[in-house]
Amino acid sequence: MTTIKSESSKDSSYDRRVEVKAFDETKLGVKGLLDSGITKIPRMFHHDKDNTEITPSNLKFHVPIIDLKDVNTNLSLRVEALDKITRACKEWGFFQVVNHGISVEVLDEMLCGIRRFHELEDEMKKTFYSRDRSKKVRYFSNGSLFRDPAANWRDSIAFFSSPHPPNPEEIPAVCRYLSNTNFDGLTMFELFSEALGLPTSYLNELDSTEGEFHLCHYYPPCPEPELTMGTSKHTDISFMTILLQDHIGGLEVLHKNQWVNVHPVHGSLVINIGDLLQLLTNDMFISVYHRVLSRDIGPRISVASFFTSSFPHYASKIVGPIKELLSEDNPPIYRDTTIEDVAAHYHKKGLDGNRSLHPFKLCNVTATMVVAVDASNRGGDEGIRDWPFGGVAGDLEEEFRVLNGVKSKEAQPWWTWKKEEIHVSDVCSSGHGEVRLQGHVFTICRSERRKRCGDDAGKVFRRRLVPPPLTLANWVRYDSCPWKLVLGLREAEGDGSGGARRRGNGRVEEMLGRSDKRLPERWRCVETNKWRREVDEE
Ligand SMILES: O=C(O)CCC(=O)C(=O)O
Ligand SMILES: [Fe+2]
Repeated sequence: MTTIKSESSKDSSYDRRVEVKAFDETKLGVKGLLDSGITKIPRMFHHDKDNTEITPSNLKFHVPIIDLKDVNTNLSLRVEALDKITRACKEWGFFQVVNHGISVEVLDEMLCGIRRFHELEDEMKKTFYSRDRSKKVRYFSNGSLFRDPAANWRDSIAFFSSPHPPNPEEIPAVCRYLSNTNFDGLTMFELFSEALGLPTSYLNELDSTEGEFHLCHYYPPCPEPELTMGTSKHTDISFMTILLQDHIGGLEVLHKNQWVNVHPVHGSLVINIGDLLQLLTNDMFISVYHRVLSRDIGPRISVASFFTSSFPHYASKIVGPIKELLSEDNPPIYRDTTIEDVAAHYHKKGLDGNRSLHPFKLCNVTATMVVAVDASNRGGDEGIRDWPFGGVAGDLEEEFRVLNGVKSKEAQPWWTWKKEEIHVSDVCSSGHGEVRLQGHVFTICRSERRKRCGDDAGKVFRRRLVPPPLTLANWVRYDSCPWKLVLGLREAEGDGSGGARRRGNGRVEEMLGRSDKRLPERWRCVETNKWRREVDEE
């Protein structure tokens, strides 16, 4: 078996896949690494600096804490709680609840059970190790280990608990207790329904909300916490997540573009809105990014209960914006889809920090990016081999040439082309002009800066491929690479709904407005659904 290097290896022979595979084959997770006595963390756990950056916790903001005492028996307390829940779901997507009906002793015992499991003898624990998502009980380290740009300092054990729980004997004896303790999703969904102005039972009657799945995390203390993450930035795919965390801390939620600490409150539960509820509520309730910092203390234990179901009967159910919430002023933002499709996209992309609802948006906020890469200054095909996306997109190449008034024969062999989907609002909302793609950060250089980027490769590009009127092309510089890239945006087709289309165009124009360019008409009407399918199938 390959040994996992604990030194950060900077050599070019480093093969991440080999390291990840060797780690996975130990079946002992991050705790196993720590038990082996390492003092430096393996390179596969190293995150980009901007992921791990700790901003001083913003004291201005506090995640709302909502008291649920007597909400089922006292109307004025219910109204008060509902008002707070509505605001929290719309503004934070996260809140904590106290007096929720589960005793502190029960919660503490859940946390102890998870700790006992992760601290079982190696041989016993290994028998539960699996990456097979269909298993009702399994232990693993990093759900999308082979796909994520960097691994997290965390191990987990997962259980399905509803609608088809495992037989008790399938659950490790040390934490069997957990299987009998389901969080009260019904009450929360009732409160959410009322907060949305819907009949109390509305969300519970959508049987798609019925499934419950526990992910129980163990975050060992980390010898180099500044290099890695406990859980990287993500949103949850669920309708709702109920989270129990211990006293160690480290959970942060992104609020008004700042990371805010979710302070542990003994006996409380953290509630957060997941992507599927954001979709159902047509963005009235928001599913927000959160992350867990890695610490040199611990272990930290948490139990995340996701209300959603991947069982075929539920997974194939259609989900879409709730019709009762829609109006002329609030047209649907998402198309109808299935839980299965949303889940497939979520799992395919892994914990890459990108939002998982983008492909399901109706309005034209998803754009296809055409990237032209000039590898000429690298000599030979060296550059193309290293190109992070690989491959050539022939039809786009032709399209791009047409747009640029370049005849096919003028194309140079050192140009390679690739399409990627990006979300226009990511570009709009990013004050720093950065686009994040597959873990790489691209800096947008607007036209003024283009001159400053000028070197030989840039000149070739301008002469051959950017005659006017390709004014909307944004220059992009891949930070640590000498290649020059050009980014062009084409809107994805909506469903034809006027409101959606207006909103989409507004966003693109807003972005283009930043460099005083207008979107050429032909870029609005190109048929991109075909590309969308290709991108999805890749
Ligand atoms: O461990 C935590 O506090 C958060 C875990 C989490 O966000 C998740 O499992 O989705
Ligand atoms: Fe989460």
